[in-house]
Amino acid sequence: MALAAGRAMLMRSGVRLGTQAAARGGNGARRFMNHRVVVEPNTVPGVAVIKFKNPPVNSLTLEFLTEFVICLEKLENDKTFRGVVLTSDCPGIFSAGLDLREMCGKNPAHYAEYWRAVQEMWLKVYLSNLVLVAAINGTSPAGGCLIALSCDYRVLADNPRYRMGLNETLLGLVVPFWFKDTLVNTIGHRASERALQLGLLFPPAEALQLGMVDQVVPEDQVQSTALSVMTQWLAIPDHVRQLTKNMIRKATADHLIKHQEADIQNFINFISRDSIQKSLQVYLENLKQKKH
Ligand SMILES: CCCCCCCCCCCCC/C=C/C(=O)SCCNC(=O)CCNC(=O)[C@H](O)C(C)(C)COP(=O)(O)OP(=O)(O)OC[C@H]1O[C@@H](n2cnc3c(N)ncnc32)[C@H](O)[C@@H]1OP(=O)(O)O
Repeated sequence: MALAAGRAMLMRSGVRLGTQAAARGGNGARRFMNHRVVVEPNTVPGVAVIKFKNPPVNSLTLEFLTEFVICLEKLENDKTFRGVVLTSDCPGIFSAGLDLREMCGKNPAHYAEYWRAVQEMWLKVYLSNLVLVAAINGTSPAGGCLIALSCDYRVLADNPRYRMGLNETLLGLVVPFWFKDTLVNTIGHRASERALQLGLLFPPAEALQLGMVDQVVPEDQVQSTALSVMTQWLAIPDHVRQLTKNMIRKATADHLIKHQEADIQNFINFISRDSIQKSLQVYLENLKQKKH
């Protein structure tokens, strides 16, 4: 998505770009702040840390997706940066996945706009020229898991309460083919068959065993580990690493690019069904009621 299109989408969504601020931290480093995504240059040269800050659960709203894509585009266009660590500012939650309210009780035009934003976010992350390392410091179901799976490397906090996986079937949803492809590319065909049909959410030890994450470390070491892993990836010259990444990922991304409009139409048709709307409402209601 072109930056201009993203800005237009932000405007349509009622988000004022004027609220974005550039400040200087104690070490003089620039720190870009949006509403929902905070970008901090870190102590490792050439590396930024993106923190998701969309409380309470970092759900992927249209506004969040737009800000996230714009942040990544800015970092890609700024040649000072070669790598980005993705992490969360919301305690215990990396991301709760797609925002269910964006898919519930809205009209087809909204569903189309939302789904395009989800697609564009995935393409941006999956094909990024930057090295992306996910520092997963919380639970990451469905769309949250997709973001992590689309990075080049995943470090997960060793907390048995944190779960990770594509749980769409538990919500009465069919997993989109490109979510499925991303998982298959990471953990293989057989493990994906089981994980996707049963909508399994895995605790850290199982996620590591499956290859869904590359490392599990104590919670207070997630970001520092991600940054030290980054150093290893940045030792490789950018152009050869980028060409290699593209060679491996292009076919998967091209599959969506080729069918992008049909995928949007399938999403609208599917999500607009009465039965699906009802399942989503019940799921949201259950989330609310579990508190009482
Ligand atoms: C013919 C076939 C064709 C096929 C075509 C295919 C088309 C494609 C179909 C559609 C595909 C859609 C793919 C979907 C992907 C997704 O990502 S769906 C979202 C999945 N996410 C979840 O299941 C997570 C749900 N949330 C939780 O489990 C918990 O909230 C949590 C993350 C574990 C955190 O728990 P806790 O800290 O206890 O907080 P809560 O009290 O539960 O939540 C706080 C408030 O946040 C609200 N909320 C939570 N998650 C979401 C969300 N994803 N979206 C929106 N809102 C969310 C929750 O309701 C609480 O709200 P309040 O009660 O108002 O405070």
